[in-house]
Amino acid sequence: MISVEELTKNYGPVRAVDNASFSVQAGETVGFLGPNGAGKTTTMRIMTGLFTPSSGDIKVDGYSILSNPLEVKQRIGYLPESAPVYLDMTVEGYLRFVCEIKKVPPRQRSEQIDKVVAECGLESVRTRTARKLSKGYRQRLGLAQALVGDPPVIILDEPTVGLDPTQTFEFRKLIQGLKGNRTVILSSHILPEVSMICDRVVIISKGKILAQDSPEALAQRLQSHSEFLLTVDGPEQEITADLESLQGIRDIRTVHHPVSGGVQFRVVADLENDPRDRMVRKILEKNHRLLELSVVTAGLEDVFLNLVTEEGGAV
Ligand SMILES: Nc1ncnc2c1ncn2[C@@H]1O[C@H](COP(=O)(O)OP(=O)(O)OP(=O)(O)O)[C@@H](O)[C@H]1O
Repeated sequence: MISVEELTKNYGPVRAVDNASFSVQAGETVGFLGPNGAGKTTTMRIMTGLFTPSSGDIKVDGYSILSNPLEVKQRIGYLPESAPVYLDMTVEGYLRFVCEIKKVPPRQRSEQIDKVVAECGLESVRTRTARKLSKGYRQRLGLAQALVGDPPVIILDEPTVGLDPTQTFEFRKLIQGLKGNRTVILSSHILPEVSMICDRVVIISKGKILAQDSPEALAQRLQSHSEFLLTVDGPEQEITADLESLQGIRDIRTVHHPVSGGVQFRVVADLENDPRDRMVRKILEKNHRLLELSVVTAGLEDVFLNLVTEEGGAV
């Protein structure tokens, strides 16, 4: 549905986007993740036709932003970083205005407004002026204007910035509700947000695309070792020595002594040499009781930090 092709954008001497390529399938929700100044907003503004690229292209539904900008714009609903809301208009009046500028046929306007009002949970504030809305509701109104005209692609630039925790929770639920027949790109520097909402993540730093995959696959792919938690009812030093004797074990540390008994160990092992069955056998051989064995998985946070702090860490 969206294909970003060798995109570069320079602002004078500053290269904000550097030969970036990635694609988004129809119906996907993709998180565009990167630290401040990474080039997210610039990429999104080019996608929506607000800026022109220095080189490269973006295609939406097969249409090029360079040669068919109107076709592209008709297919995109955009919520910029600060919601483009006229404060003196009522919710309904503003949405009617958006219908006009998006050229929704007059006979379909009331139905369109009802639809986006319901989808964004704005029924209770329909006749209120935007100035009197909370930040959370203003953001909902911003989302509603992006949905007017039923565009197949929705682009959201840092949509939860500035919202309080309850508003953020509610707004994320709304975004999750968009999934399915729409293609959604949302930029964020908040890792849990992206792993919670998105099917796939595109990581950008200093204008370059560093990785793109599902949150789980990225975490797995970039893991350099495996890690386990073992709780065993038995003597701490003997068990440590026994586990250390196994091939592929890099490090063993006692984590704590749980009140329920036993000792909890954190075991780090080579990724390609799964030690689980050998650890279990060793413990049972010595007639100790194995109380628990679990895998510690690396979160997206580790992956992200590894990538953006390592120069040239593309995968
Ligand atoms: N209009 C502009 N003129 C000059 N430089 C700009 C302009 N807009 C952005 N930049 C620079 O381009 C780089 C990328 O900025 P951009 O806003 O695209 O990043 P971002 O990932 O969206 O960051 P943020 O989350 O802070 O908005 C930054 O170095 C920024 O300072």
